[in-house]
Amino acid sequence: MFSSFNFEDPPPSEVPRKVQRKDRSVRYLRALSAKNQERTANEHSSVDVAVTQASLSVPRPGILRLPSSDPGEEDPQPSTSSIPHRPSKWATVREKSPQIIGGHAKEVTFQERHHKLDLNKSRSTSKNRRKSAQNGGAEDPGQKSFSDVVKTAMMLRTWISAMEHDERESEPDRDATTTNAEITAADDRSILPSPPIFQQRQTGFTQIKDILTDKCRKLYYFYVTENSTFFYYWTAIISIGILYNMFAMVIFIFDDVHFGYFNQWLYVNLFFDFCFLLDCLVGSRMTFVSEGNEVSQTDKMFKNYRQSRRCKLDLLCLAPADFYLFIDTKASLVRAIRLVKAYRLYEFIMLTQRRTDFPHFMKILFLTSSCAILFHWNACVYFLFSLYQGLTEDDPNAFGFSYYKVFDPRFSICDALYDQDCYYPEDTEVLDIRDERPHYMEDMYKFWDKKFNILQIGNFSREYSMTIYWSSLTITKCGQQPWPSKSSQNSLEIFDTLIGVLVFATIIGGVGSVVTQMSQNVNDFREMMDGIKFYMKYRGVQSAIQDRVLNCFLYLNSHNQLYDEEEILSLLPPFFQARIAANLHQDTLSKVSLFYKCDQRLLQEVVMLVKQQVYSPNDYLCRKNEKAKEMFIVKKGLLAVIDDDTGVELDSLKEGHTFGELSIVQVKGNILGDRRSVSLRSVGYSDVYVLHQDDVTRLLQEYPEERVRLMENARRMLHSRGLLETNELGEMCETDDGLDDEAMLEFLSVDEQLNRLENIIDSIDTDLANMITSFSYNSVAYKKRVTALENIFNSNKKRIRGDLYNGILKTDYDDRMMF
Ligand SMILES: Nc1ncnc2c1ncn2[C@@H]1O[C@@H]2COP(=O)(O)O[C@H]2[C@H]1O
Repeated sequence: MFSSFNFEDPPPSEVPRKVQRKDRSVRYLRALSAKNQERTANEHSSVDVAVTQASLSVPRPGILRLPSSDPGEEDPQPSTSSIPHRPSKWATVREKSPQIIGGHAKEVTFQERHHKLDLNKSRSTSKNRRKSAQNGGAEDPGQKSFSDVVKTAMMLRTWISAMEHDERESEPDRDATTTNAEITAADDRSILPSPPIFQQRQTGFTQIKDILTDKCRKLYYFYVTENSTFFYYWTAIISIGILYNMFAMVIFIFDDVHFGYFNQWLYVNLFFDFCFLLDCLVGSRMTFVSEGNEVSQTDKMFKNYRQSRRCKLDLLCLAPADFYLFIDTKASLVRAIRLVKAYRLYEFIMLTQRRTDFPHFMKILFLTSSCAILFHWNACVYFLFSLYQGLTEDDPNAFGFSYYKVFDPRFSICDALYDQDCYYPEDTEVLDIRDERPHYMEDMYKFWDKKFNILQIGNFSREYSMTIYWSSLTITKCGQQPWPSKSSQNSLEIFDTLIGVLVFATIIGGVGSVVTQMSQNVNDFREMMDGIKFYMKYRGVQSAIQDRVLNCFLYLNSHNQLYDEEEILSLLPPFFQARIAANLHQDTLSKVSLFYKCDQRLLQEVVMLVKQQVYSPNDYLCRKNEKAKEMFIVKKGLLAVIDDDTGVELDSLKEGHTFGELSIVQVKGNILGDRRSVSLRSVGYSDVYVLHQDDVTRLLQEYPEERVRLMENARRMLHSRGLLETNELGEMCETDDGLDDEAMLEFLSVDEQLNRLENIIDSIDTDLANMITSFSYNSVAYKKRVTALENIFNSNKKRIRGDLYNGILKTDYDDRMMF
């Protein structure tokens, strides 16, 4: 009989929360298994079932307990789960297949490699059972055939699959802090089945259904963060929609455009309106920060959006103003309502500036775009005004638009290079445009007659080119326009001038500041260079050295290395400084043998101590026998290892190489002492990261255990290179970290030093106490002895005196006076 199911838990750290939630069915099974075990224990059912351990394919890795063929065999891992569960399909299954409940358990893993073994085992178990039956053993009433158990197992497998599938579909409450990526990863892990033992054949329909369900679930819980790439590109699409509206809604005042493209305009409008509608959805799924946490819960995001100003603007933007176009098709300006979404354009500009590597270029692009839109709107306003005033056909001096002012372009057909007739004898004197222009034009016509082709352009081109020309000249206050002669014309001119002054001043100011910023670096560099040049000249530095200094300076500037990296990094919170430093150096440093098996926390702090240095061609990083105080990591460039004694180049060090690592710790017994073994020279310009011994020493005070490990590593490295003093047997000498007491103190932190002092004082205290105790003990003992002697003396005083007088007792001096 099946007694229990037990799915082994994966280690907690590896179990995603979602998976745990999803495993309700499994937990339920565990609970059941616990119950069943209890029941089994009570009933002591000895019903045995032919074991088949094959073919239970559960859609997650785990261990399933199947009935043991051996009733006496103990369950190695009794189920202990007591998680509450809902009575569900399992109960039904249990009722339907009572023969499999109860009995002793046997553990099998659901791995294919066990499959064969288990089958063999089951076969042998069946044989045994048959044998025992032949031997007269009464067959258990609950015993079923092999095929029965397989069928039951199949049924269970299908049931478990269904349960998991249901759970996935119903998607329990989601954690607010779970991100999209996490969901996907967790889902993938939880959905991925363990290698199936029974090949489950899914129909195409089921597969499509599964995929669709998964997609729908992801869509339902979809959310965006302000800094995500998706949000950026989506904002770009919305911004295009806004720009399109800004441009198109005014251009439809031109008849040619209106009659030619009205329907297309409506379709494009519909498309962008749909985008704006979707943007409301995106807005309602935007995460926000509350009490320092990023909230990504669907209902909270929606509530936040509903209460925001963004929502109001979005809804206002969607006002169906376009319906008015059914009444008046010329009222294209009704779409001005869509401009309330201009805040999204601003967001796009901000996001772009945050992301771009060319901030100055982007600034200028945005400014010129604003100029273009301003000119465009102004041109349309001017044309509307002209329409309102009435278009003139032949008045060149009219304030408003006149077709007379714009000719179709004419192209000469004669060869201007060789044909003398192709030159119109231009009058170099300044013409009085009002009086002489008609004659001048007449002359020109005569001269060019039959010498040109006319390019016929449409009305719209003539209208737009003339109006945009007027607009740009007026806004930039260049003038050269027919002057206004009516109050309305004056008003337009004044209005335009005001706009021009304000907006154009802003734009020009913006461009100015961009240009200033762009040239600031150059100016700073020039200033520095001049200062250095002046100093070297003033102090009379050799010209060769001057050249080297200036070349190095130019190199640093061209490689953007004149910035003080520490100063830039100091603007960041320490956490990010550490992350950046770790990103730059941790990989390299973790490969250094000296840091072998070192605590990662120490390494994380060590990377923060790394500093950058640049060396010019032929500069020495270190010379042989000089005191070694730092280790190096080559970031860029090539270094030559030179033996100064012979002048031979021994080796070269390239990008990523580390050297001199033993200089950052002082090892007792180092044959070289703290001296460099070779010289290192920079071949060209080299960027090198440096780690100073003092910094590391200070840091190691906080990590006494790591210090010991570092010392051990260093000793081993020195030993392998034959640079460590050894005993007669060639073994490393035992050492107390390679340091005498005084040197040792240097490595200790203040706390450690205090502890050390405390210990010393304690031991002195103990010694003193011992001495006092022994002194008191001895003094009592001596007192007793003296008293005993006195007593002896007193009792024998007469005899002693007699002996003294008789000369029997002799002393060195005369003690007779004592008596
Ligand atoms: N032949 C060599 N090839 C490459 N590197 C070397 C060679 N000899 C020494 N070094 C490294 O160059 C470093 C120079 O300073 P150190 O003697 O402190 O430690 C030395 C080694 O790390």
